[in-house]
Amino acid sequence: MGILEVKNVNKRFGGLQALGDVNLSVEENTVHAIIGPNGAGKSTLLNVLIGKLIPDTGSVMFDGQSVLGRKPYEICQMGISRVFQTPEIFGDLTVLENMMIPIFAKRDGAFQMNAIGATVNEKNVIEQAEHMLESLNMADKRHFHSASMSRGDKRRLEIGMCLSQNPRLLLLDEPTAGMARADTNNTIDLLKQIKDERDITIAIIEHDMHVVFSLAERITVLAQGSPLVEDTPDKIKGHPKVREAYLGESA
Ligand SMILES: Nc1ncnc2c1ncn2[C@@H]1O[C@H](COP(=O)(O)OP(=O)(O)OP(=O)(O)O)[C@@H](O)[C@H]1O
Repeated sequence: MGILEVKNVNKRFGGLQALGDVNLSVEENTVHAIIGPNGAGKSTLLNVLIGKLIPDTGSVMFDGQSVLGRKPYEICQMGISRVFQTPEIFGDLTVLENMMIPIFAKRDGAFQMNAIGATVNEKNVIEQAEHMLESLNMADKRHFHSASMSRGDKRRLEIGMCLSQNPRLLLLDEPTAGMARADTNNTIDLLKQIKDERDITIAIIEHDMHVVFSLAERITVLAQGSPLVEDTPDKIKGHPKVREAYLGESA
């Protein structure tokens, strides 16, 4: 039994079957990639996994509890954290201030923007944020204006912000989209480091096959809303059904 269990999930948008009979089991402490051609249903599935979309039928269980219908903070409290396609950081704040946000939110149950302005006496929060930045190799950038950083560094910061909530499951939606190759490779290395250092399960949606094959231990291929194959990277690489589904995309 996986830490994340998706059973018989169907989701229609009007006449379009975006997800059809999706069954997926993600084993604890593995990196599981979900790939598939454009329109295959990957983002729809991710939105179901974080409770944002309620499927027409089926169940999604995380560690034995249903995620369906839960509010974002409840999903977070359950131990699920999501990194979006576009980095969700506050561009006007410094790197350190951004890193303090999830630490405040975890401590206080919610985050008030004015908490950032009243940090003089928040030694503990600052220390935790600095510690996280050190583990991300970003300590020297702590006073940088976040908006001015490279896409790779913004992503690194955002992943760190997720980690400071101690998730058991990290969901990544195309974490290297729009990145230069060097930033992509840095992100791969960061995710490997996180995997080595923590007990964490990572589910990743990704178009870049270099990223997928560098990280994934299991791969589920979605096509037209349904799982086509699920296997190890080696088996997926040469799978005729996968090549057919991609029709010219680099599988
Ligand atoms: N809110 C919505 N309303 C109507 N149709 C939708 C909605 N969201 C997604 N779809 C449709 O559902 C199908 C699956 O979309 P989805 O975005 O999940 O695919 P994807 O695999 O993530 O694609 P991509 O790789 O291009 O991001 C597509 O045909 C899409 O147009």
